[in-house]
Amino acid sequence: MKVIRVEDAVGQVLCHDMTQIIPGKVKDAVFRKGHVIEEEDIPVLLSIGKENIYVWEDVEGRLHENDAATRIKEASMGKNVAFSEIKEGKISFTAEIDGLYKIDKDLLKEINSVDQVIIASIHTNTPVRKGEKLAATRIIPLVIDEDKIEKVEKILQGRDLFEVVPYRNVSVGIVTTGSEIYKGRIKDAFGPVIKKKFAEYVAGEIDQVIVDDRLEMIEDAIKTFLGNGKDIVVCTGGMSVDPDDMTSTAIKNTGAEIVRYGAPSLPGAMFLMAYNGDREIMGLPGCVMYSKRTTFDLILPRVLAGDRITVDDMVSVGHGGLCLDCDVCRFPYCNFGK
Ligand SMILES: Nc1nc2c(c(=O)[nH]1)N[C@H]1C(S)=C(S)[C@@H](COP(=O)(O)OP(=O)(O)OC[C@H]3O[C@@H](n4cnc5c(N)ncnc54)[C@H](O)[C@@H]3O)O[C@H]1N2
Ligand code: MOO
Repeated sequence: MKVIRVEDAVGQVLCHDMTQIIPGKVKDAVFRKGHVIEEEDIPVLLSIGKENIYVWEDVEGRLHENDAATRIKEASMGKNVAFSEIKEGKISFTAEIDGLYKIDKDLLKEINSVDQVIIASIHTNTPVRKGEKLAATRIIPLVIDEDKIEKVEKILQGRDLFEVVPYRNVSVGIVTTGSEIYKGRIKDAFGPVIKKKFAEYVAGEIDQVIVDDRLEMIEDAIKTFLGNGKDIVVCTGGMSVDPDDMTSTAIKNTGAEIVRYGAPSLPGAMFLMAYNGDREIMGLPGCVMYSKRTTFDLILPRVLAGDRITVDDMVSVGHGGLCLDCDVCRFPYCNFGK
């Protein structure tokens, strides 16, 4: 690559996009890579601060930023991810479907540790919609040693860096506990909230029964849903410390495998995660009905994407597990659960 003065550049071919920034108005390439410079371009180039420009000379073992970014893109692409055209040396990745975005954080760090290579991403396990931004890559200099890109390709060989996992079709049973609802003292407000939360991700059949605060009644209702082939059973209320709070014991009494009762995220600390074989049983405390977002919102998209929730998953939500209850909730685009 050779440097020449702009005034001497007529007839030369630009070897990278050239960006004009006018704050609040424009940030775009005024000239694209490959453009042949004409006399009238000279004042424009000077106005964006270019007195000298690079002219491309092919050198063995060195790659142009566009070729390097393209190779990183090819090595890192996972399922259900789309990519943009190259602009100013950058390739962006977007979701091809609604689903759960997953990126291997360790791999990402390994790639970003290769000098002059960057991939920036949103958090792993973020629920995303078709077309939403996921990540972007570029290299830092205009040309890079090819061996750095080969190193990235070697790190990624046979492994997906990121993907969007589709949600599964599920049938759901809601067991709503509470003598006040069972005896008709108040109207159920939990069922509609849970149905709305599922509907954010999947369409599907959701049944509900309302039971009294009695151990056997709750246990039987869970077992009936399981017997009827429900994929997921969600129990609402009765999850904290009152003598009438029976739900966690009733779930245990069904013989379910309890992953964890209690999560380091607020609201939703009294959340319970359990399994009957590969079917989920979740205990939801009263705050899930009342608060904008809770532990349930962190776990639900993962369950729907087919993740088997582990103790490690549950205890890891503590870092970022405090919802700030913002006036305008932007979940999942916030710190909650990250
Ligand atoms: N001393 C303590 N008090 C509380 C604790 C604690 O650890 N120590 N935990 C708190 C947390 S955290 C939560 S969350 C709440 C609620 O826990 P529960 O799951 O036991 O909720 P309930 O007692 O069943 O109900 C609370 C409230 O919500 C109303 N409710 C419940 N279900 C329905 C429904 N289906 N439709 C309409 N309304 C419903 C219920 O009538 C109560 O008013 O406990 C904290 N307290
Ligand atoms: O911790 Mo409760 O289950 O947050 O409101």
